[in-house]
Amino acid sequence: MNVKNTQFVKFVFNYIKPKIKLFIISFLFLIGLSLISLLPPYVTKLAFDEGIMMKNLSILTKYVLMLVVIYILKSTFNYLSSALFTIVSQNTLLEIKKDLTNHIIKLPLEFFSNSESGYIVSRFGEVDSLSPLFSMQSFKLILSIFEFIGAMIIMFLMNVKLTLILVLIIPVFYLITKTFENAFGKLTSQTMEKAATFHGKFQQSVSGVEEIKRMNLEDKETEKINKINKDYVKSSIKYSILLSVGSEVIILLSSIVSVLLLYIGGKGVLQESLSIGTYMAFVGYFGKLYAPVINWNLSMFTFKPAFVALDRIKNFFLKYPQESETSDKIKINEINMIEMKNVTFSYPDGKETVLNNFNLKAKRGDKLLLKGPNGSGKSTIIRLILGLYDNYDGEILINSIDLKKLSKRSLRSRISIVSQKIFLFNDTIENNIKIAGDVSEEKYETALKKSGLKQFVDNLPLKDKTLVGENGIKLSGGEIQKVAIARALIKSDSSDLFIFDEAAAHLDKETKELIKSFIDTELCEKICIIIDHSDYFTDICNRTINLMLKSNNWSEQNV
Ligand SMILES: Nc1ncnc2c1ncn2[C@@H]1O[C@H](COP(=O)(O)OP(=O)(O)OP(=O)(O)O)[C@@H](O)[C@H]1O
Repeated sequence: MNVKNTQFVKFVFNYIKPKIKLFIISFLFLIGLSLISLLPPYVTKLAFDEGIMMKNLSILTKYVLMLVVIYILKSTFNYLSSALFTIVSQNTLLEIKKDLTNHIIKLPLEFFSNSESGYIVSRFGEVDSLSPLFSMQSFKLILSIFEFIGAMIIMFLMNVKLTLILVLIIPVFYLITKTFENAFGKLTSQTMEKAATFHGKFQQSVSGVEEIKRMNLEDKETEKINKINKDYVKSSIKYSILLSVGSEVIILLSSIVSVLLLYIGGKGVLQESLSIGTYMAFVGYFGKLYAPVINWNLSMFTFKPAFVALDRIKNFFLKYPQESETSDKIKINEINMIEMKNVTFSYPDGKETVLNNFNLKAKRGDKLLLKGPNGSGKSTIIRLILGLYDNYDGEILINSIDLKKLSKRSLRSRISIVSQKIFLFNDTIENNIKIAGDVSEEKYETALKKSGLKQFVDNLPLKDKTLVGENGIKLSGGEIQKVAIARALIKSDSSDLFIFDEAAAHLDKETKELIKSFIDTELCEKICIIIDHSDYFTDICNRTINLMLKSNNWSEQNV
């Protein structure tokens, strides 16, 4: 077994391990099934040779009854192992899906910046292609080797010459079908990747359909999608053609061998070197002899996509490691001070340095206003404080502890942020506000009032049970911003650092005033970082940091 196969087995075994008892029971039923399956051809031979040919009705009846019992047992074992395997396999897939969801959600932001959401969803969907691997069929395949050996022994015992002829043809089968396997594997992987790319593009266009319409880009966008789809379809066609050619070649080969058996066996019966019963038994065992070879090769058509998917899923776990949240990370219960010392940063795929030797220090009670033209790095500073990127030079300290040594989750749990890029789930206004978990009604009502949402919500027929649509499409820009502010306010008691990233951009004068007095009065003990292009918040901030477009330029003013 090569390294890759060992990894495969390890990966699969880890998931089967918790259900090992059930798995062993299903496997035992399957072994029973395999042993029982070896009996019918031989009992049929006896029924023919000792019953029919000897004109002995009582012996014929005995073997017929034996066959009935064997078939009843066979069906029972088949049902039991299939039911148990379904339970094991479906639960295994569920566990893989759980781990994958957990893994994807915890991937660094960098991964999401570089991958389309449809692509990620499509990669997730590949888990369903794994089902053949955990199905009864795959284990039947393993057991078919034993059936193969058992059938060969019985056949040799019955007729050496005929068995030898049939066995010698097996390598021809193997070689021909093996030829298809490599081409099929490559094509499967290609087709899956193309499907994921297509879904990524399609989902992106659906999400941006409003912009596409506004810019009159429907035709261009359709053309782009169709081009990617055409590529995907081309690959699917090649895949289907190879699939049907491969299956047909295998079916044709086995038909030719069965005709050969008819000829050689029939000749033996005519020359009286073979009994009809033995010939009948050979017809029965022929399947057992060739089925493993045929099935092992045919299985590539069902298992290859599953193996490719397994490989892709395994690689997905390895290629995109999660943000490390190991037990050695320091957990914090509060944020008293944040400090950035000579921080130089550029995005992993960006050429430009966004921040160069940047410094910032804020302690409890500080209100910092971050100003600067578009693209000067204001939001980047926030992302770095949140620990979303680790690849910076210099130091970021939280309570004088290196941010890289901190548990990001404990850090983020102390931060409330109203971002300029707000994401609303297609859910009610209430659930979008209470996204972090259940809160008291009193706190929720206060958040509604202080964010300026109360009046708007009260005027809606369904009040706060109104659905906001995908990414808040049914709300105005200002209303979305108010939902985000309410979200942050709900977390206010458990947060020490408040970040308002152009939070007031879409707000009317009245609501802006509400937020400003809230920051000034109720957040006076907290650290606040406010990003704003206007001078609106200047009077409640004790410091202003001006960033310039050329990253090495920035200045700080104390009020
Ligand atoms: N994920 C990313 N990958 C690569 N480059 C990025 C990424 N996000 C931002 N940038 C680049 O980093 C620079 C700073 O971006 P940032 O969002 O911090 O600016 P900003 O000052 O907040 O701008 P704005 O006022 O427009 O919000 C920009 O040149 C931007 O193109």
